[in-house]
Amino acid sequence: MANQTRSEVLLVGCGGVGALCAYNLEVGTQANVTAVLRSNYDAVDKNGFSISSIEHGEVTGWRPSKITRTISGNGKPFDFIVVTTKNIPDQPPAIAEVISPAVTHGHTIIVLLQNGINIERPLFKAFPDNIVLSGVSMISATETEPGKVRQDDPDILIISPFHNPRISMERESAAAQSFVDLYSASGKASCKLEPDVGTIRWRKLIYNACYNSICAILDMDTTTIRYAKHPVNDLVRPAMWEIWHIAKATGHPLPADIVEEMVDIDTWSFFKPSMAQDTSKGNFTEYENIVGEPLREAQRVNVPAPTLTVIYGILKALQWKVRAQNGLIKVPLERPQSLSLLEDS
Ligand SMILES: NC(=O)C1=CN([C@@H]2O[C@H](COP(=O)(O)OP(=O)(O)OC[C@H]3O[C@@H](n4cnc5c(N)ncnc54)[C@H](OP(=O)(O)O)[C@@H]3O)[C@@H](O)[C@H]2O)C=CC1
Ligand SMILES: CC(C)(CO)C(=O)C(=O)O
Repeated sequence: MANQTRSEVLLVGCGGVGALCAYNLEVGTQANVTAVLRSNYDAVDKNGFSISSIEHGEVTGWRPSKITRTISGNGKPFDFIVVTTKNIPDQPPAIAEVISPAVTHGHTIIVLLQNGINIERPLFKAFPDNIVLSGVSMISATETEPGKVRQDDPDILIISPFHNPRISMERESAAAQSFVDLYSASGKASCKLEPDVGTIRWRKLIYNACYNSICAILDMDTTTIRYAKHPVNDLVRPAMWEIWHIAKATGHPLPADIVEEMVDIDTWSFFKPSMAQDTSKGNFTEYENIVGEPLREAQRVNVPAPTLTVIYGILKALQWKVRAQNGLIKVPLERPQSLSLLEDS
């Protein structure tokens, strides 16, 4: 296909998922990808990406059409902005603020290829006339060192529109289909359109709210935790059932066998879920969208979630610790005059 007919894609967040997404889009030859890099910019600028993928094989020295450190407008407007950063609403800057300079109002389609629920809400608020799509991925991707990315599971991506009442469902579905076509053009990944975004996201949450968070807290991978068995029996499975009940009570019933399916869904490749990769690296985690939002939904519909409540409390404390380690919170050396232990800091 001639270059001028390609879609212009801005990809923000070129870690594990982002690098593989950028590569897959460019292999399909229907997209020009401008990739926004941060900590891995120098490594990729010098040597390109090295990708070890079960679908694309061993790739070395690969660079997207364009790499940049900063986000700005394009000569031509961006048709799609694909967001593959971690989604951390409790830690600025907000995603809407980050992508804002590159969004053409009413034109650019924003694809949130991220885990968690209710992630579309700030985007609807910031860009009321732009279509926002959901991307739910199973891929098991890891950036092992700057610019080096490994893919352990097949790239399965489910695209759905997040329905914005200001925009017609027909336009949203057409936009979703156009992204599916773009992503499928490589002939490698499996990408499909599923209209029911709620069910898709709650289904994925059964895995993420439980394996991601418990592996992060325990600093374990999903293979070792299964060998150990009791963390799965005592923590993962009960937490999964809690998500299942919250999903049902909020109008997203899932089949009962989904829990056992999720308990043993990925290959036994000693993969650390993305949240556990973050705690290992001393990074902030996506605990608010992956555990906090489902818990707030549980409170709204009066469903008990004792396991998730404890998991949330631990993850919140770990986030506080990362803030303190990064100097964002100053811990006084002496006991302050007044310190209420009932108020959050
Ligand atoms: N890993 C996986 O297998 C899967 C992950 N997901 C989800 O996909 C999303 C991405 O995960 P993953 O690829 O693992 O994450 P990574 O941490 O590997 O990559 C995130 C990338 O985003 C970059 N980034 C963060 N903020 C900005 C910013 N403001 N501007 C530019 N770049 C930025 C980071 O840069 P820096 O290094 O500087 O922080 C990093 O390169 C998450 O929501 C995750 O939950 C979903 C399915 C599977
Ligand atoms: C399901 C899994 C493990 C990868 O596909 C994931 O979503 C994550 O690591 O966050």
